[in-house]
Amino acid sequence: MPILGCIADDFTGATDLAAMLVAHGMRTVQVIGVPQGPLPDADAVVVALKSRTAPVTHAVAESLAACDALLAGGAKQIFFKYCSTFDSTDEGNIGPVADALMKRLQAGFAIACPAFPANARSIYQGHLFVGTALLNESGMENHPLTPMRDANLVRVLSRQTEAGVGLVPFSVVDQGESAIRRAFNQLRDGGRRYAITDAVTDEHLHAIGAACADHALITGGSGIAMGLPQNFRNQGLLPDRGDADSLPEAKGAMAVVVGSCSRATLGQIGLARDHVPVLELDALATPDAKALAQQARAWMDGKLNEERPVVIVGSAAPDKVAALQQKLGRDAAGMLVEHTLAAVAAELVARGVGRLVVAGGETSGAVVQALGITSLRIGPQIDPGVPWTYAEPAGLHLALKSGNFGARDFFLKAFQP
Ligand SMILES: Nc1ncnc2c1ncn2[C@@H]1O[C@H](COP(=O)(O)OP(=O)(O)O)[C@@H](O)[C@H]1O
Ligand SMILES: O=C(O)[C@@H](O)C(=O)COP(=O)(O)O
Repeated sequence: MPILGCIADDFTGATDLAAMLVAHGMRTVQVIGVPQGPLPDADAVVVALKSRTAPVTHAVAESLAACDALLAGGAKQIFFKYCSTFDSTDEGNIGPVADALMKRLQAGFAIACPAFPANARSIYQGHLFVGTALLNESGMENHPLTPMRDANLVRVLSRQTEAGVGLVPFSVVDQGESAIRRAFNQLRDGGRRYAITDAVTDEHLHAIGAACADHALITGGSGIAMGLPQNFRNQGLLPDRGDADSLPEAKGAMAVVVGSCSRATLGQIGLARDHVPVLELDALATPDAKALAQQARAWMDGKLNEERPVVIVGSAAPDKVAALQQKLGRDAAGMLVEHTLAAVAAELVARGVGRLVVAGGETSGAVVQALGITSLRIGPQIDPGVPWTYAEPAGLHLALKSGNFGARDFFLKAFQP
């Protein structure tokens, strides 16, 4: 019976969170979509939704259904996982989903903390930084679906909810758990329902996590999850676990499918070009998913093997993305590339690919759905936030890489023994 029930707004985010929980001693299973039957046997269950950019009403309904399934399965605390770069629009979906979960859980108050220092996301005075850059100067201002043009999270979340949003600043967080708890109480007494919590180190995240032990709802990135398992151990709900990340032996040909247009991913494609076969599809020249998938099929002939990966890319630089969006509209442009890459992934697996990396959250959602995957067992991490997983029923080793994550050599490193 799971102790912690998690709802993730995209598939890469779900594996990121699951990897964090596994690394801190919770047996964790990621399920795709709202669970219909009994929950898997695990300490934590992460329900992966594709709700980050869905219409608000759809995102809220799916998240509530996931919450109900997790509560019915015994979860004692609910975690709403969104992106460490707070990916959303002014219409949502972070605020509306958090509001709905808060109401369903009668929580009254919750933190909002996307900080993830291991991946260089920190929050200071309510402002989100990616490395040394403010969020709105980090490349995220060019995200194809959720451009982030304001780094002040109090302001960003306030535009998405009627509820009051406050700040627990660095000076308080740095004092530790008791000071943080007091700040929560003051904000709650002052009528605030959310607290953006500053955090620049893992120690801050552990302290915030400890201060949230009795919260019905936690919202944030995977970083904040690092402090939660200890709460359950303190409560006698979680035994000490040994190795929680073993997977069956990996075999089959290797491939990478890329739909993320983030700076990090564009850099990873650049490095891969010098080492392995890379196909860059041009969605602007051929705005037709079937024709693009056909180009990929023809290209992959004779190239798939177990020695090195092939890389098939739908992504493009910001000017080309903008041109395609102008031509088709933002959502249709995204769907075109997602449909193409989902078909490409299905073809790769049909041709014997047994180790597949997918880059991009929305892209991963499309691929996982096309492959009919229902659950992922979480294995060892390749880089922070990106584990190998074993996908069932496909029996495939799959890594879902957040666009922003991974070192420059990620597409090579992932396949090194
Ligand atoms: N060449 C392109 N033109 C327009 N949109 C694109 C292009 N390549 C990819 N996209 C879309 O951009 C979005 C990237 O989002 P996602 O896969 O979540 O990546 P990230 O993890 O970087 O957020 C997807 O919807 C994808 O289909
Ligand atoms: O929190 C994060 O940064 C990731 O877990 C995440 O949500 C990834 O989203 P994408 O960048 O869309 O892959």
